[in-house]
Amino acid sequence: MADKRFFVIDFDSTFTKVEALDILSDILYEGTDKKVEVGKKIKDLTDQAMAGELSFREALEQRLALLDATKKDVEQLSGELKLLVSESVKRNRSFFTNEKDNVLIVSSGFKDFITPVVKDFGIKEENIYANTFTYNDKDEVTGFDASNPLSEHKGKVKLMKELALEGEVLVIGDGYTDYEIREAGLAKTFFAFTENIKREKVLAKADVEANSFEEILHSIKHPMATSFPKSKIKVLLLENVHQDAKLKLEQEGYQVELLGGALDEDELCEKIKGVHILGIRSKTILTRKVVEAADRLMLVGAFCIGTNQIDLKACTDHGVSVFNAPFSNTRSVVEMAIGEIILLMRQIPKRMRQMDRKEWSKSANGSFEVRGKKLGIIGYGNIGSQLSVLAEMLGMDVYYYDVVEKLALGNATKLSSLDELLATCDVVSLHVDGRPSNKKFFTGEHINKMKKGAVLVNLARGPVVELDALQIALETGHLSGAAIDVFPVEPKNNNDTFDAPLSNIDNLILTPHIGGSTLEAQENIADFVPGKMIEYVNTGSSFNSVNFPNVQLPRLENGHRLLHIHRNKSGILAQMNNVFAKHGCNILGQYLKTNEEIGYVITDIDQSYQPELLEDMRAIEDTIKFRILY
Ligand SMILES: NC(=O)c1ccc[n+]([C@@H]2O[C@H](COP(=O)([O-])OP(=O)(O)OC[C@H]3O[C@@H](n4cnc5c(N)ncnc54)[C@H](O)[C@@H]3O)[C@@H](O)[C@H]2O)c1
Ligand SMILES: O=C(O)[C@H](O)COP(=O)(O)O
Repeated sequence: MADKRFFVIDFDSTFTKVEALDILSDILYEGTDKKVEVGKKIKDLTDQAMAGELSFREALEQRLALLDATKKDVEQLSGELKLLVSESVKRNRSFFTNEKDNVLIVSSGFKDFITPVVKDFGIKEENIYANTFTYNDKDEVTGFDASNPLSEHKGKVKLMKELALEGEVLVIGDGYTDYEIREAGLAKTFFAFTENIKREKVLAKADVEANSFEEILHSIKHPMATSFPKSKIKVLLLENVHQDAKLKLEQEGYQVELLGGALDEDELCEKIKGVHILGIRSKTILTRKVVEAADRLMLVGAFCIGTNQIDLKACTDHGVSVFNAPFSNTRSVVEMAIGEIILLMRQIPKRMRQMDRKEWSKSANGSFEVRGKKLGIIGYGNIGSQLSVLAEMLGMDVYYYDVVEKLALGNATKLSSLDELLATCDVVSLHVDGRPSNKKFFTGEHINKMKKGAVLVNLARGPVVELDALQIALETGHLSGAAIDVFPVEPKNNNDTFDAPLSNIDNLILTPHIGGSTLEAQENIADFVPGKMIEYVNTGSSFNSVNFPNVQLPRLENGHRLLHIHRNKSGILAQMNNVFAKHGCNILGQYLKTNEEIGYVITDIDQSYQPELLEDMRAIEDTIKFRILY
């Protein structure tokens, strides 16, 4: 029995995020004048007791005297507390189930509301130690069972003495009374739990500060510990990605920093140190130098579609997986393209400028419906093909050109040459991606091949179109209008000024790269990309990664998952399996996928392994990264 380990866990502000009596007071006095006043008194008394400044019994009596509760109110309270369980406790539900014989709830709160909450996590009723209310025949709370040691000053110490647990005792809590167990020599370690509240006086007494459950499991090398506590995972989000992304990642337990604009290379080289997850949009140029300066980076999330701003090869070489949001802003770009096509065909930008100049120009000259006009889409990917569908619904005749075979949607006509598209269409809309070969892809020659009076729309990437040639075509009237949303060089953030490269053109729409800038798109992205990040961290799934072989796996229960990223050379899997054989590991499952550059092996093994196994895995030649998930 000597090596048995017990986890003695506090309830208020540890197992749950809140102090239960504060919530009871809110329930009782909701909508009345007393709510704030009583709430404050209760909170002050709780804080004084937790900090060891007021005897526990006194604080309890004074708090209960302020609360005229009934059994029904207490039931309502446990319902509310079930929704207020600490995030890291929720994340580690399986720990409580697996350790149900060794987890004890020791609380100065009341079993009446604690039991329904913790039982949901598999904690045994006989392992719940707390006070109990007394009720009168009208089910009103009259007080508490004064014979319970937990209602007394130093009650937790008294109880623990009575329990006389044989084995290693770890105490986890946010209050001074939890520390007292350790002080009395009844526990080996006191973890000051700071996920919900940090009490300096308690922290000063802690053996270990833990701001999540993962940190506790990691620090005791518990077999269910993830390789790295989530609360130590640092996330840097740039370019003002939607707040929801920050919240989602914080809820997962990560430390998240969100900055407004992009950073330049040197700034980023500095800032990336210690960062595990980086989130960017289109303005952050992620160079090899930055990737090499990163000492902890395991994944990058592009909170946009394009990934041309990222040195994908450098990321792959360093075992950094890159994810993007391939469809989250597609619809927004398409709606903007449709709107701009209609505005340009009706010469609205020109009419607006005339109005600004106090000119009245009511005329139909040069203004057309889009119905029946020929739209040429260059790049028939997600955006191009979606535009095709919506444009047809407006009655446009759609043609497209793509470097790869693409299914024609609706009645669209595939053209096999770009020249044919340019000679055919009244509107040309560019939706190619930002691959290096598309730099200056649409030259003056292409513009000159467009029909006289046609319009050009570029919502793809700035360097794709030769803007000097476009300026001339618009000045000479060869083209009747253009809409440009993206530019060869764009400011890092909204504080920088911008000298637009095209000027003095009436029928021109210039916008600051806002094709994907709708609240819907940004919310979608803030849900999708963090989801991918969390999945990769939790399961190793690389599905949708733009540079890693795509593997999708469920979470593994009761085993360890090992991730091995290596240069794609022959014989690595055999070497890995030799290591497993040498250490007598039972392989539960193994998945290998490769691309041209790397191999990604996920191996699930049963519970037992020696630390030397990990060293041997890392020592395999051509290993880029190796980590244990859990
Ligand atoms: N303005 C904005 O705010 C905004 C928003 C989202 C996306 N974008 C840009 O739009 C681009 C397209 O997005 P998507 O989701 O449709 O990408 P996608 O990868 O689904 O489609 C791109 C298509 O272009 C084709 N293509 C590439 N080069 C070509 C060429 N030279 N000639 C003909 N076809 C070519 C590809 O084969 C592919 O079918 C993104 O890469 C991004 O650069 C801009
Ligand atoms: O690639 C994209 O999705 C667009 O260019 C949008 O980029 P943004 O997130 O920087 O607006």
